Amino acid sequence: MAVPVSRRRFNQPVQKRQPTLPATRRVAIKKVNTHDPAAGGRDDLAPKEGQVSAAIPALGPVLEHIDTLVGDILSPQFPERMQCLRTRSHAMFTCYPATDAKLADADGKLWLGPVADGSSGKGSRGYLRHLDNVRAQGHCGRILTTILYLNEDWGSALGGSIRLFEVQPPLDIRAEVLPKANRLLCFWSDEIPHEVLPPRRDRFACTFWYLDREEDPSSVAFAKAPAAKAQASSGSVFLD
Ligand SMILES: O=C(O)CCC(=O)C(=O)O
Ligand SMILES: [Fe+2]
Repeated sequence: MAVPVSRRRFNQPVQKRQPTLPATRRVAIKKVNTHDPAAGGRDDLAPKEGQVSAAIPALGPVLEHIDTLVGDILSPQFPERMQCLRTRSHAMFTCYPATDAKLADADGKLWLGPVADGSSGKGSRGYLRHLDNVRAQGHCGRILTTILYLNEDWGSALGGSIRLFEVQPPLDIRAEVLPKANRLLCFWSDEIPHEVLPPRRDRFACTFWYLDREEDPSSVAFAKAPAAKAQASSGSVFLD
């Protein structure tokens, strides 16, 4: 589901905060193309889940808005699936660097398919189709993927869409969503195959996951979780 977020609520904080990130952090983030297969297995470059937002308290109000959206709007619509939510990962920032012009075809159009030839070239080739939680390989706790895009003035000519596929084979394309600033995208982590198409300009996003596992250093309690609310309203947590 793509959830449009009011520009009025999110524009200002995001625009104001980006320049206040410490310079070293910004450089590091720009280099982090967290899951780009082109990084040649350099998984050590990826921030661990939650590593980044823990260092950026200014993100707090944005995350609170999104918690409200998930807890108050989505949870009542999907009570069974959301019942198990306990925590939210800290945010993970990603930058997919602008794709090298070599990936343009003869007409100069950006080549938007998955990279099959392993050719070298600077920039990101996107992120090939995957699930964020492959239960068959061990449930990692991710239930709902939530991505906030941070790219002002982004149009289709810049590529970089996230492509969402149908759940069942033959995995037809279901939607392509451009990473426009203040757009919030939510989908089931274990259900929706998706891929990131190569961007023509550096592409920034802030990703976090709602989890069914308990709090640990990579996550915070999700106060608006349906289960947490039920407990609080029953008052049982206060009675011994
Ligand atoms: O940035 C995006 O649109 C999606 C990134 C992604 O699929 C991931 O980090 O797992
Ligand atoms: Fe993903």
